[in-house]
Amino acid sequence: MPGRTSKVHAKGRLDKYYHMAKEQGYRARSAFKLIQLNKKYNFLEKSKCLVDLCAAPGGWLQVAAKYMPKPNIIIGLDLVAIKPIPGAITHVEDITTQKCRSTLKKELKTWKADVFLHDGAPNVGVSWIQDAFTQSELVLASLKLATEFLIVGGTFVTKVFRSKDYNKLIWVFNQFFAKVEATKPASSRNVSAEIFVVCREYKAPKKVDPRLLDPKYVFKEVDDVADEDMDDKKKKERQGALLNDLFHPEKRKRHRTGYADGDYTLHIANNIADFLTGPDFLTTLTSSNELRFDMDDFGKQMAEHPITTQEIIDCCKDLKVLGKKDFKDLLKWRDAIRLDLGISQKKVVKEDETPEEEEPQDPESLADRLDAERKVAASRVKRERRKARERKAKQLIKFRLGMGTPSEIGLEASEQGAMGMGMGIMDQDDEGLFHMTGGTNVTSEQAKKSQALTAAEQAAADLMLTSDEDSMSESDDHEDDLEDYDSDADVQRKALRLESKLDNLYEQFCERRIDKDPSLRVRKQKEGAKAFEEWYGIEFDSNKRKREEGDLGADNGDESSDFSDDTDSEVEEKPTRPVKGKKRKAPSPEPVEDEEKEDVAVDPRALSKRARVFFDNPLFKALEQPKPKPAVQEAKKKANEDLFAKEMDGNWSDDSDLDAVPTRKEQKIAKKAKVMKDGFEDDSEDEKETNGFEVVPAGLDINGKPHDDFAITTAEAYTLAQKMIRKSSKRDVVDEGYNRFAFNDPDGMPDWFIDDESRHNKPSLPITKEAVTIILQKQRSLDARPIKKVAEAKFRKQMRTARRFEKMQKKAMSVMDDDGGEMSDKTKLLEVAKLKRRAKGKSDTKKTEVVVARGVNRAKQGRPKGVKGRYKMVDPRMKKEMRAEKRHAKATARKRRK
Ligand SMILES: C[S@@+](CC[C@H](N)C(=O)[O-])C[C@H]1O[C@@H](n2cnc3c(N)ncnc32)[C@H](O)[C@@H]1O
Repeated sequence: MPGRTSKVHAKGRLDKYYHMAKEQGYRARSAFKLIQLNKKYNFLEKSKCLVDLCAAPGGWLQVAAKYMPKPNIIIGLDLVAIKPIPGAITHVEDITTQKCRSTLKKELKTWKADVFLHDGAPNVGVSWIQDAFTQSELVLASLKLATEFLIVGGTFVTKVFRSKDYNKLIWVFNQFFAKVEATKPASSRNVSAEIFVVCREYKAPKKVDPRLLDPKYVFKEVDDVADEDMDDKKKKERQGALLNDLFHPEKRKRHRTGYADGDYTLHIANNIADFLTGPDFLTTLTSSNELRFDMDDFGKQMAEHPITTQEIIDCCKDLKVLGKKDFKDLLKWRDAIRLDLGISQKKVVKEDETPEEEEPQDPESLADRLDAERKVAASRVKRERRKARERKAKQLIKFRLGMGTPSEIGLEASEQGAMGMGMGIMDQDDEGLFHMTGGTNVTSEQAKKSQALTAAEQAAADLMLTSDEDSMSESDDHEDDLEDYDSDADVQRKALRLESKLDNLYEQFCERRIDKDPSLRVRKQKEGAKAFEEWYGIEFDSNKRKREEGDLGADNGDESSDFSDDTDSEVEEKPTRPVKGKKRKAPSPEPVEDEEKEDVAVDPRALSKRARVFFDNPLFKALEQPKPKPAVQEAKKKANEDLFAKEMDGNWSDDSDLDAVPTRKEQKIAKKAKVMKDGFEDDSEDEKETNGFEVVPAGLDINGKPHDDFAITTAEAYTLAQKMIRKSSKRDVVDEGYNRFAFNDPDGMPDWFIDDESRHNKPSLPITKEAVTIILQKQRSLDARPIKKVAEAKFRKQMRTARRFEKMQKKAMSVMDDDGGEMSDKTKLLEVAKLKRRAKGKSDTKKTEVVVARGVNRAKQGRPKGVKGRYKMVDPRMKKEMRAEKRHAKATARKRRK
């Protein structure tokens, strides 16, 4: 059954408790709720007799049978039959009936139960009789049984739902039990409103006030007053509420006075006459399950009345399934019948005399009209708000895409701009470019752009706020107007779409800025961005970017302000951005402009993603470094001249201007002060370059790649990691984590057993072929690498050789520069060749080969056969003696050392 499967999955039923229940043979996952409750309160181990109300399919009964000491009595009751459970007696009973009470009495005889359990929930939608009860009423019914059959000091465990009845129930429990505690076991789903109340130490009062167990009394609303005590206003209100119940069943509040005394368990059938002629026809309509035509002659007449259609008769048979239209038809039919019978006419005559006593002729049409008017007004306001939001967002989008003028963004921008350059934005920026130029040198274009951007970001923020506020206020305004939900959903969907559009634009904005700033990009690559890319591939580019942006934000406060502080404009940010290394100088407006122009000319975003990845290669970094341009130098010179002129004139506008551009000396002093304060030196790019060391940031290895603390080194881990990537398989992994290996209780076990278990009683994790191949490849590539010590030795050797060659070069130079002319050219060459040989580590002294004069060589004159280079002919005796001598010398030396 596909429908059933999807329902099961949609509710997330197949969670770990479901699997655990299956594994451990429990009939329902709810068994773990009782296990967990018992773990906390230990009531099962102490009890001999237990009654489980609403016990099907029997999960709790199984737990009780397992945990209770034997011999015991376990009785389970439910509306549906329970498959036999060893050690438990089960009956099909409705716990709200008298018959159930008798059955229980028969079973228990003179016994009293130690524990009463109740995990009932109304079987919604099964049949009208089961629907008639709410959870709270079931709870009260179970308590009623418990009070009768529970032993003094006994325990009552019940499930309740968090509703307005909750506190009332708790109050009632407190009347019967010394200890009442509400708890939610871990196995109870968080999405469920259920909560379990464990009531201990039953007081067993001699006399029980029946009202304490009467739902009509316990759940009585404070304003539920007897009909006869109601004034006209109250009556009308009540009629309104009843109408609301009829037309909005989804928001129905209970009006319990509609039920007959003590008859709350039954299917309520009323006479049609009550509805047609009774004073409280609305109550009759809302509280009845059926309106019967066969109760008296009047009813039978009405059934045959020409105005009565078959549809009306059918509607009256089951009022609980009727919709709004059916109720309207019923009310109209009632009016028509009343007119025909002359009942209404009489009242109309009365109406003219005393309009105050008027019976609402057509209350539902009045309510409809009011409803409709309210809806029209509300939707008009909503539409206007939505349009305004969309207009604003469109302007913002246009501006972001460079299609609009800043003035379009909002008047606020121009107003802010008009406030003057020396204020607002510039004041936020201590070492700002604007201060340096005294505010007057900033081009109006830049200023506009900066303010417009600020305004744009402000507008975005406003937009979000208003949409939030709106949605909140709307939801407040129309909390009770369910008809409006469609349009609300529309608005929310649109707001979400806009939000995601804005997010995209913001992402693009950040990307463009990263692309514009080569130093930022270079640094990011140093921080191991490349490693990520290699690992995740091109497809993950956008994710990677996001992550990097996040990382940057987290690592560097200045950086983060660059990206997260929306109020900073692009123009302002240039000077505040921490440009590392030599570029960290007080910037001037012109270079910024130049850079921007250049960016416009060659837009890196024009490249495809693949191309961008390619150009991210460090080889291209050098090309990307902006070179100082003559125009920039000109601008700097000009700025300096301005500064000088100002200084000479004593024309500084204020002190902050002086602070804005710290001199080199000031920077040094500030740095020293920082070092003294912090106790360590700032490891900025400046320092790195001047010291000649490259400081590898924490978290990166010597190659600039991030340390991999969570390296996947086994095929199991790889398979697991692969599963964790997908949401569906991830859930399976989590659920599979709870298996028979998860809860091995080692208490009371011998050490050898625990030891053995820990070694062998492990789940064997599945591994995929692919994972094994990958891990093998990884292992092979690791094996192929030289070990660290060998690499170091090789490096040392290379260094030594390099040093020797350096020395040799120096000596060779001095030999060749032999100005005294003592050496001939040939000698010089020989000398240099000797030096070269030495540098290569070859010794000059030639080896003399010892040749034994025996065999073909005996008494041979001249060079023996097969011998090249120096040689010495020796007789065999001599060679042996020489070796013996050496051995002897070695031995004596060893002895002496000892
Ligand atoms: C959540 S199940 C109980 C599960 C049970 N505790 C277990 O572990 O297997 C709720 C049960 O309440 C029963 N129920 C609902 N109304 C009832 C009533 N008036 N009398 C008896 N049982 C009722 C339903 O038939 C249903 O089987």
